[in-house]
This record gives sequence, C-alpha cells and structure tokens, in this order.
Amino acid sequence: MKSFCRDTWVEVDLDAIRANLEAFKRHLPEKTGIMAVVKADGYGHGAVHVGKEALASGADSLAVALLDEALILRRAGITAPILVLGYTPVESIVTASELEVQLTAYSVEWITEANAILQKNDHKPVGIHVKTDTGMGRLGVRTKEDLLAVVSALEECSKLEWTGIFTHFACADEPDTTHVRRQHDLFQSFLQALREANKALPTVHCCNTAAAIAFPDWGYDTIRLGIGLYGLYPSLYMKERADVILAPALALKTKIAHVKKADEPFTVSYGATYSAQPDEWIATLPIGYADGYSRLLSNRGEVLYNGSRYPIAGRVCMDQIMVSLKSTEAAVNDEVVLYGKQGDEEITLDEIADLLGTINYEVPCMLNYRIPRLYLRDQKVTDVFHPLTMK
Ligand SMILES: Cc1ncc(COP(=O)(O)O)cc1O
Repeated sequence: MKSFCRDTWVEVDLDAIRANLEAFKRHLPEKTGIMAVVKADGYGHGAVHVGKEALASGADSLAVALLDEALILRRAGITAPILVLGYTPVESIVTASELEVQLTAYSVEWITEANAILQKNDHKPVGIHVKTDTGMGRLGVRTKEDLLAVVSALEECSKLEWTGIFTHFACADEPDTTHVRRQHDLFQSFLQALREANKALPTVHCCNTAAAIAFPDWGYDTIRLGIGLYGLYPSLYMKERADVILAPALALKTKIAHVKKADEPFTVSYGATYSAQPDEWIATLPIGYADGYSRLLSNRGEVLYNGSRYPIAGRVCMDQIMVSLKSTEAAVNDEVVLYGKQGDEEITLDEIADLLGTINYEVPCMLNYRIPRLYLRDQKVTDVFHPLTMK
C-alpha cells in the first residue's frame, strides 16, 4: 500500500548516485578519498538514502552544514565519520561528543571554551577540522599566525583532537583560474607554515566538485563532493569540459488531478492572467509553490506530457498549477514530468534554474517536506520516505 496520499513525488535514482561517485573515483588520484556532502537533506534528494548509497559506493565520510543534520544521519544508523562544515554554537559541543561527529573550528576562544565544557563532565573528545579562509570570505583563519595559534590551542586541549585542515574555493567553477589558483597557493603556504612549525598534518582537503573536476591533483586526502554526487555540474563551463560524465539523479513527477476542454474562452488561475481558447485542454496538477515549485514559473515554465513540452497556464498556486495541453486530449491520473525525462524530452534543473534566475543547486533544495521521495534501483522503487509523515 502506498505510504503517502498524494500524486506528486520525487524520484531519486540511487544507481545514478553510485555512478556519479564512481566517476569521481576514476577521475581522482587513487589516494584521494571522497567526503559526500549531504547537507540540506542531500541537496533535496534525502540525506539518509544518499549518504548510505554514497558510503556503499566508496565514499569514506559524509559532510553536513549543521550538527542537527548529523543527528538525523546518526539516528538513521550511519556510523561513518561525519564533518559539520559550518559554524556550531559552542554550547552544542556536548552533542557533537555524544554523536561522535567532527566539527569545524577557527577561533581560539571557541576552542578553549569547547574544551572546558567537555572537560567539565569528562565527555568523549571531539575531532576538529581547522578551517582556513583563503578567499571565500566566509569562515576560517586568514593568516599563518592565526592558523598556528588555533593549532597550538588545539594541542593544549585534552578533549579536542586536531583531525583536519581545509579551505573552500569561491570560483573553482569558472574558466578564469586566477582566483582559485591564488586560493590554492595560499592554502599551500598555510600547510608549509605548519610543516615548518613541525606540525604533523591531519586530513587535508580543499576541493569541492568544481575543483575536483578541474584540479584532481589538488585532491590531497579527500575531496568534498556535493553537487556532482547528484549528477549536476556547478557551472555550464564545468559541464562543457566533459571530463567527468554525470547522470542527474532527481526527477519530479505528478499526475493530472483534473482536466477539461474549453468549449468557450475562460481565464485560468489567480489574476486571470491566462485565457484558454475553444478546444484547448487545460490540466490541473497537484503541486504548487508550497512544495517548492516556484511561483516564478507562472506562465513561463513547461512540463512534459506524453513526451512533449506544454506550458504552464496562468499563475502557480500554493498547491496546484494548470498547464495547457493545447489540442491534446488527456485524462485524470495521466503522468506528467515537471523535472526530468519523458520520452526524448528532458526538463533539466539547469533549465529551471535559468528560468528562476538562480543556480541548479537551489532548485532541488527548494523541494520540501510535502513531497514524498521514492528511491529507485534498476528503475524500480526500492524504498519510499515521506518527510511530512517521517516514514
Ligand atoms: C565547505 C563546503 N565544502 C564543499 C561543498 C560542496 O560544494 P559542491 O556542491 O560545489 O561540490 C560545500 C561547502 O559549503
């Protein structure tokens, strides 16, 4: 029996997740591992299912943005190393200790306070990756002096272990490599400063998807693989390089809830911005902006029906959209593809991102708790998870 009561769903192809990870394994030096980035609920694909598939396919560890995201993975039984990439309030250090999750740090004050909290009740030590800001301008130490001060502070801590050092690139997906090379040069000078201070380096990492594609020899101990794991390229330039071939893992599908043929002209949706003409078929689909299907697609987006493209008719509503099937007769329960392939046609997340004036990263992240996720292997549904009902 279906475990959800609506005819709109996301399909995640776990074979594509595996294939994408294996494509990067082939592209990278053998010694370089893969940290699968599954933050934002696996970029909207489902962090638990994607994380488990990535680990089963050869990833060595997982990364998330928030400690709460790591909690969900641990609750799902994932025991692999997990790194929290973002800022964690120091009061949460005990949770990190209990979950055995590694955190990011770059402040002597934070380190000192975190260690004191863990010492108070003799908690288990927490692994710390030191973040260096080489040009992202977001989090991290910016000078060798600050880096050495942070590492020295960690060495004084009985409850914190220095387990990694990393940086994050701001422009690795661009054809002009000036900025990314400058960042990598600075990162290398930080590593050299540590060596000169007789510090044994822990896990070293700097590459995101784009840098892993363009500079595989910068892989160091591991890369942080995000968008590429999901079969998406960080930029058109990266896609056109074609040195790592990826398969999109996500599709968004629905079924026609209502359909009618216009006998005479009538307007469609809020604001009456679309007028159906005689003999035009209008279908109503059970998805809207409250699901993360943007209202900016009103009168601009397209869907696939019977392998052909048809325009959204009128404004996207909170829970429903209407599409014009032109003169094509249709029936309730016929399947419609909103993102993905149908026949020879495909509506890509890149296309939707262009229509929305954003990047492909944001499009799957917008798909929220109201849409059940179906997980496929060999094109067959092997598992279902509905964020709304949590089962
Ligand atoms: C610190 C950090 N590291 C890595 C990623 C993954 O980037 P891609 O999705 O572009 O691979 C994100 C991130 O914020």
